This record gives sequence, structure tokens and C-alpha cells, in this order.
Amino acid sequence: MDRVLVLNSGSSSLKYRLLEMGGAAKGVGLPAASGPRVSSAASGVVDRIGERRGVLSHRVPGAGRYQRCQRYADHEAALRAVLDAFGDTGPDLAQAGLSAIGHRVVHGGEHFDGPTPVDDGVLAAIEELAPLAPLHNPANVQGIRTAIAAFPDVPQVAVFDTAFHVGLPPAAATYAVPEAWRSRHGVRRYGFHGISHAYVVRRTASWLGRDDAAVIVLHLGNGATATAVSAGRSVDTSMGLTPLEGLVMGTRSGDVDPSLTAYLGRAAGLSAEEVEAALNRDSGMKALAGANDMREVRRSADRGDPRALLAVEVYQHRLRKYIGAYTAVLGRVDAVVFTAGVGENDARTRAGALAGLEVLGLGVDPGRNEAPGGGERVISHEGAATPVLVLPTDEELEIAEQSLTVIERS
Ligand SMILES: Nc1ncnc2c1ncn2[C@@H]1O[C@H](COP(=O)(O)OP(=O)(O)O)[C@@H](O)[C@H]1O
Ligand SMILES: CC(=O)OP(=O)(O)O
Ligand SMILES: [Mg+2]
Repeated sequence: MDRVLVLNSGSSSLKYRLLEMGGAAKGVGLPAASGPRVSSAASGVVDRIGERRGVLSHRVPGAGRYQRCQRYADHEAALRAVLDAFGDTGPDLAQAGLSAIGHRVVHGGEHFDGPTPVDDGVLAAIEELAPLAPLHNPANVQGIRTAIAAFPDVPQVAVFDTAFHVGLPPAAATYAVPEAWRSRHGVRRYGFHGISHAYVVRRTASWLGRDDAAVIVLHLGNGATATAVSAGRSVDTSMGLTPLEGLVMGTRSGDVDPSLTAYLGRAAGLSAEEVEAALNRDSGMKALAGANDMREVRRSADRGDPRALLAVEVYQHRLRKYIGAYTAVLGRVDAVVFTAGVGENDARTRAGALAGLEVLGLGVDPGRNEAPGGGERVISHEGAATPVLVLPTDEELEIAEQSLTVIERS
């Protein structure tokens, strides 16, 4: 049996899971995407990293839950606290015989087209890409460095969000901008959330009983991506050079007119860096409705707050446009799949995104869409031409599987 510790460092959170793969199941049984049985020996999350009061929740199946609230200054401090939690409650990581530590890395640029064992050169390359994923790559690097310091003898593997999109057709990957920007500075569309997509696309193929399907994947979390997938390959995706383009997100604007930066420089005296930071951290639902969490936005909208009502309309309108566009890109759609925090849990967003798309054969069955309970499910009408599915993503399982593939190869 292999044990893999997975670290998924987000902009302000650190999710982690210790997975046991291929052995007799203990702990919580997980729906293995492929291959042998997988179980979770411990899992948890540190939320609100960098804020005054962060929260660490650590869960060990059979031994309960443990919570600690304090300030976690950065991802290094968060990971050290996670390692302490393992020390306090078990399982003992030093004795676990870890086969690998798998890290989610958001931007892999043009260098990385698959999971990669981490060495100094790989770490330097990930660091160099930080300007293209300012909310994510610095956190990923901190996580990797801290894990190497704690477990110098365990293989560390970087698993990239961009890798799923490496084969994007040139027509979708190319920006119509000066040649020198493209050839000298790597200016192209990369695409993100590929770890989640890889998992969800495999689950979709298994649901449909075919792997040549044309699928629109809607990963709607804090960050959000729409992707057109044909026969398992990404053929267009809404995020581009950085994870800022595309859909409206929790704190990110998604698509805006590129003239915005220069205009605000002239009109408001803002530097390019200030505009970029605001588009990443202070835009999206946070800017429109005062909260980045869709649950809070919905509560405000239910109270009749006009800002929240508009925010929801803007969010859904953008989604609907991308679904229409990707129907055109694919020519034929065999399934639409919702995943991640908002996609898995918010029935109203799913219904709103597809409202008016009956002309494309798309829609939800209200009873199925609103039925309580999670898990993989169909939410379109019985016999609908295009099934609409909710498939909970599992980035940690995908990272663990990809990490083991690399370890076994080397
Ligand atoms: N029941 C729910 N209804 C609406 N939105 C939800 C619900 N549960 C979670 N979410 C949304 O999911 C988001 C987080 O999604 P997640 O996929 O965990 O994002 P990330 O990995 O980017 O942190 C939260 O910001 C919240 O808006
Ligand atoms: C790439 C990205 O946007 O990731 P997240 O949704 O975790 O912020
Ligand atoms: Mg996520």
C-alpha cells in the first residue's frame, strides 16, 4: 500500500489529505476514479491564512475532529501547524512510510506538461512563474519548501493545473498580440483548474460509458473555469495567461476590457500593479456584493439587497455566455458538468446558468437540481438530449494518483 500526503495550497487556504492507496480500506472510503481502493487516513484545511484569525480543522476518521483558531501568517506557518496537528492526533507522518508528497502547483507555464518530481531547478521554475499566478504560485512554493524541510527523504511531486491544457489548439491558445510578446515572453493562454478537470472528465467518461464525449466542464469554486473538452482533451478554456481571465469569481473580475489598466492609470492615478491586485483580490462577487462567498451573496440577495441581486445576474450571465460559446466551439455537446464549491452546492447558480439555453437542448429538472444530498448525480430532465451532471471534484485524489505515476516511473 502507498501512502501519499497531498497539499493543495490555495490563495488563502491550505487543504491537505493523507491518502492510503491500494491497500485494505481503513478510514473513509472514497470513490476511486480508477484502480485500487483508496481511503483517507486524515484530512483537513487551514482557512483564512494571512488574516487575523485563521482556522485549522484536522480530521482523522474514527478519532474525530480537531480545530484550532489563531493567526497563520503564511503558508509556511499553516503547514507547520498542520504537521503539529498530525503530531498531536496522529497518524504519525514520520512513521507513515510516505511514498510521496504531492503538491498542487497552479502555473506550470510551457515547461511542465505532467506531474514532475521536485528538484532545485523545478522549484526555481515554479518561482519564476509567480508573476503569472500571483495568488497561487508563491503559496505553492512555500508549501513545497516547508515539506522538503520537514521530510527531506520523501519524494516531492509537483502536479500542475496548467498541464491538462497543454495541448490547447493554437486557435484557442493564441492571443492576437505582437509577435515579440508571444515568442519572448510566453504570452499565450494556458488555462487552469486542470487537476480538477482531469478528475471530472474521467468521471464523466465513466458516467457516459464513453471516452470520446464532447463535454463542457464548469468548475465553480473561489476561482472558476469553463472548459470545452473533446475526447478527454481541452479544446478551449476560460482562464488565460493567468487565472484572472474568464468567468466572474469570488474576488476576481474575469473578463474586462484590457484598456482598463491604462484608463485607470490616467483617470485615477493607479499603477498597473494596483489595478492588477484589485482585479485579483477586490473584484468579482466581493466587489459587486460585498462578499466573495456565494452563500453570503445568496443570503443578501434573498433579503432583497440590490447589489447582491445584480452580482448574481452578472455571474450567471457570464456563465451562460461561455456555455453558449463552448457549444459553438464543440459543435455537439454530450454533457454539461458542474463541479467545485459553487457548482456542487448551489442549485440556483446551476439553474440560472442554463436558463434560456433550452434552444441548445440544455436545462435542469427543478426536482433533481434542488434535491438535497451531494454525490454524483444527473440534474437534467429524464431523457434530456444533453445530460447535465453534478460531479464533485477530488483534486487531492487526482494529485495523489498523478504523484504515484511519476514515482513508479522513476
Ligand atoms: N452551499 C453552498 N451554496 C453556495 N455556494 C457554496 C456552498 N458551499 C460552498 N459554496 C461556495 O464554494 C466556494 C468555495 O469553493 P471551493 O471549490 O472550495 O473553492 P476553492 O478551492 O477555490 O477554495 C465558496 O466560496 C462558496 O462560495
Ligand atoms: C487556479 C485557481 O483559480 O485556483 P483556485 O480556484 O483554487 O483559486
Ligand atoms: Mg479549488
